[in-house]
Amino acid sequence: MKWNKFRIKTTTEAEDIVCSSLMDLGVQGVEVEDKIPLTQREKEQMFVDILPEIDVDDGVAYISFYLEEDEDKEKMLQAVREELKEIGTYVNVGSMEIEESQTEDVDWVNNWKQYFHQFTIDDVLIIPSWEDVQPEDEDKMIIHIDPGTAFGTGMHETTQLCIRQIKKYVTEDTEILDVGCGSGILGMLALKFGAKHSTGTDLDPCAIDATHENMDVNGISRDQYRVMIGNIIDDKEVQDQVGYDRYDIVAANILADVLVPLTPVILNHLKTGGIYITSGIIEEKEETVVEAVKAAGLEVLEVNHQGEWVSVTARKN
Ligand SMILES: C[S@@+](CC[C@H](N)C(=O)[O-])C[C@H]1O[C@@H](n2cnc3c(N)ncnc32)[C@H](O)[C@@H]1O
Repeated sequence: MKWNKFRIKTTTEAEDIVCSSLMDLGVQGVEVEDKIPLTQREKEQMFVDILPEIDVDDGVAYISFYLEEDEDKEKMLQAVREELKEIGTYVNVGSMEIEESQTEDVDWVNNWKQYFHQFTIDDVLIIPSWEDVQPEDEDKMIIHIDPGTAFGTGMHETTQLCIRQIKKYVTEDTEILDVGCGSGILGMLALKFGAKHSTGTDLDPCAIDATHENMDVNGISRDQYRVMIGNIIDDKEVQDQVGYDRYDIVAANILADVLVPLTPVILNHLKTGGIYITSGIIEEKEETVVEAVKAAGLEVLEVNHQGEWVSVTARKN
């Protein structure tokens, strides 16, 4: 199916109002281009630590929306222009030029599948639902994952670093806390490696459905895990729900800037002798995290590397 794309030139001041007006007019989704730097929270959720240099914010924003080829574009454009004019009575909406173009005839829903194929992490095979297990892989631990909205297919180096450490330290008595669980992959693998129970937390509400879906397709029942949304760093309710002095392993594959304030908090949730597995650390931030782990009173056991990424494993003595 072909789509008509409309790109409105406006201002950063007006972008939120323009987006919400477009949604009110029935547009399914919008794309925003501007030069406003990401906030700390946006960086944490998008898992970007070091950003490319961007030009200074010039106050210009472009907002794009799409209409199916057979939709009445003239009617929509007229409604959009009227809305922009109305918004322009109380905020600077800029030039309001609308560029029009047509996108490729692409199957957007399924096109990404060509980029996600089965792969192995040591003796674990991660395989999407549309592929078959090859005979030579039948002896591997088989994990079904379809990439979804939450982070964590297992392809990222930081996830792989965590998986190896979890496998090393897990026992049949392990209670694991997976902070920043995303797709639920770390807690799920801990359970597959034999752990007793997993608790996942994330800031991103998509993590709930993603974790349930992945646990379901991999045959893990709901009494083996729980998942909750909220920030364990400063939300006492989340901390209480997670529980204190309870975990044999805490895994946190999050950015270094989050691990620094997270680490002293995690100390309260780990049992004495419990293992803290961190990753998501870009090489340049290795020392920062090692220092934060030591400052919290944990003993650093291992520092592992894969590509430009680092994982620090420590113990609460
Ligand atoms: C790199 S992903 C890790 C996903 C998965 N655990 C994995 O290893 O592939 C980091 C996740 O941490 C979440 N996150 C960031 N800050 C957080 C916080 N303070 N508490 C809980 N989750 C957080 C993000 O929303 C994101 O889902």
